[in-house]
Amino acid sequence: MPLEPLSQKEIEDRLAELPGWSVDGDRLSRSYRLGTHFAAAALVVHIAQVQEELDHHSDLTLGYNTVSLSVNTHSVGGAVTERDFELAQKVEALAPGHGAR
Ligand SMILES: C[C@H](O)[C@H](O)[C@H]1CNC2=NC(N)=NC(=O)C2=N1
Repeated sequence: MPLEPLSQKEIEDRLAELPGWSVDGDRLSRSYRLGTHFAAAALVVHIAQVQEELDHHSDLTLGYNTVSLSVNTHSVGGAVTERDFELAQKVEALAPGHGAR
C-alpha cells in the first residue's frame, strides 16, 4: 500500500493508544523528561539508532533533562502517516528503559 496522509479520525484513533503524544498542525510530537542530562543524551542516541533502522527521522531535540521529538513524512509533502506512528510506538517501547517519563 502506498503511504498516504492519515485522516483526522485515523489520527485520533492512533493518538488514543499513545498517551503523551499529540498532533499539532501536521506534526506528531512528544517530549520526555529524564533524570539527568546524560540520560537524556543516551535516549537521543537510542532513538537515532531506531530512526536509522526505520529510515524515518524525527526532529530530535536534547535539552538539559528533556528529549523532544517531532515528526511527519516528507515524502507525502509533510503530513502525518502510519510511518510516524510506527516510529512513535517504537520510541514509546524503549523510553521507559531510560527512565523517561
Ligand atoms: C531516501 C529516504 O528513504 C527518505 O529520504 C526517508 C528518510 N527519512 C525520512 N524521515 C521522515 N520523517 N520522512 C521521510 O519522508 C523520510 N524519508
